[in-house]
Amino acid sequence: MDLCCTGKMGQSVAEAALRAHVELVPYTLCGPNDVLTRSHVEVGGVQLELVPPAVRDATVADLKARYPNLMMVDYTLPDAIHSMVDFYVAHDTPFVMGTTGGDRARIHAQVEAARTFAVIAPNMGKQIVAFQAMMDMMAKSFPGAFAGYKLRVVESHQSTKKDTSGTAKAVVQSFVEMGIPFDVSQIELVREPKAQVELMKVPESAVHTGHAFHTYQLVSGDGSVMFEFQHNVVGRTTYAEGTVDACLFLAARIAGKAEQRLYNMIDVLRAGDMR
Ligand SMILES: NC(=O)C1=CN([C@@H]2O[C@H](COP(=O)(O)OP(=O)(O)OC[C@H]3O[C@@H](n4cnc5c(N)ncnc54)[C@H](OP(=O)(O)O)[C@@H]3O)[C@@H](O)[C@H]2O)C=CC1
Ligand SMILES: O=C(O)C1=N[C@H](C(=O)O)C[C@H](O)C1
Repeated sequence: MDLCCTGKMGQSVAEAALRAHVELVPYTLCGPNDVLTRSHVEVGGVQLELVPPAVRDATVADLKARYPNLMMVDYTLPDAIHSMVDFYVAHDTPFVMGTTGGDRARIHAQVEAARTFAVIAPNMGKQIVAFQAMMDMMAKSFPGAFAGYKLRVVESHQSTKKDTSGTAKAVVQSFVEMGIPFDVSQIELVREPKAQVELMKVPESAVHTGHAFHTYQLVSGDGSVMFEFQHNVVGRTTYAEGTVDACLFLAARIAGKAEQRLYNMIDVLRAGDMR
């Protein structure tokens, strides 16, 4: 497995891969400025050589020859997502992508058309994936069940996160199908540390290091009925463990020459492949 290991999720997935005894290829893609200050990152005692965008095409061609089962894991940034997908597709490299943002429909269409093996999902945490699947099933079984209700969505993340939560956007889609008119631009973003601690009850230790506190509140038109769904995650471990599950799932599909090439995390969960 090769990763984009310079960021918070990349590091965490690399640690989870080592815990699961998955072989880490000793290279990691990085952003253009990273190599100005260092040449390697270390994960669990393993030195990974940084590969900046300027040399990534030549490097991946070499790595594919040396590691025929190479799979790449992408936790870059919304600004980079389309160029990263172009890269995996151009090299026909199987990939697991947790990065949020971009034009998701365009990405799915591109990967489907190229027939590159991939798992792409805005959330890799097992129980959150199950929650997403449950909301999706509810929407499919009972479309319009919440017609007349008002929806409020609030999500808090570390202040370095610039985009709106991809998970929240995906969940909102199910509520829209249940009859609530709502645009993702109405999702309320909390990025100020003071509000995170005082209003969202985020532990101070997780304000900067990484957290994802989501609340979805649905209130009936006359205000007499209220539903609230909440998932609050401190740290990165749940996503990192799920990412390793996705890699093992994808490796099995490749080995079995599966006809389906593009998957999401609900597929991984349904297959019973989340630990
Ligand atoms: N699916 C899921 O379960 C989860 C998804 N995420 C998503 O993952 C993404 C990353 O999150 P997080 O790790 O917290 O962010 P970080 O900012 O910590 O890490 C992003 C890393 O990507 C690097 N990078 C940027 N551009 C490129 C490029 N072209 N090639 C290679 N590397 C690049 C950055 O390098 P530099 O600093 O040099 O720019 C940085 O090290 C976000 O979209 C987030 O929403 C996060 C958690 C869970
Ligand atoms: O950036 C994060 O931290 C997270 N990003 C994903 C998202 O945008 O939904 C998943 C989780 O919320 C953590």
